[in-house]
Amino acid sequence: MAEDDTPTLWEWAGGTEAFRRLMDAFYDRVEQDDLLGPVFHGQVSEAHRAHVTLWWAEVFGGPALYTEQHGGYPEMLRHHIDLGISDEQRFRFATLMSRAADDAGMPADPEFRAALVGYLEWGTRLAVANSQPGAAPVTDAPVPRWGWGVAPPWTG
Ligand code: HEM
Repeated sequence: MAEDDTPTLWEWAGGTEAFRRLMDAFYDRVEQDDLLGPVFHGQVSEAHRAHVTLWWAEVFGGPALYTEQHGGYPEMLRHHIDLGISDEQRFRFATLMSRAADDAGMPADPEFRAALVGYLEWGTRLAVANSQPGAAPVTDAPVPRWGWGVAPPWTG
């Protein structure tokens, strides 16, 4: 729990297992998608699913395992350099992730979903900018930590 007893987004979601379900639901959709499938060469490997799960779990308040075991922010950034992600691909990515949150049974309360799509919007827009040829992104930074923003969980 956070110091003020508000659960982290990671705790609220159900921990790393919940993010793994989200990533599996998302990449299953990506593999079938006309705009995104080709970006991932039609198949998203077990290693990719596992690594991105640890990234999302860390961002949402879980253990810092992407930082400790997978190279942290610089490694995430490196994977996006020169992908040239288009605005349409970004929008599709964000849309499929929202659908995947339903598929995976992520908490559906407005506060959790607002935080989830807030990060999704922020992260995908950075990914587009950083993936353009000639981009000069920040190359070293910590893995971000996302929070509830203005709407903490409603506990009645
Ligand atoms: C919230 C937004 C995003 C997050 C948090 C994210 C996260 C990540 C992470 C952590 C990795 C590295 C996995 C590893 O260490 O093995 C990765 C790789 C990758 N991402 Fe993203 N990503 C985002 C947006 C996007 C978007 C919008 C696209 C394309 C439409 C994209 C395409 C890819 C591809 C193709 C790779 C693998 C590249 C390779 O094999 O080298 N990502 N992503």
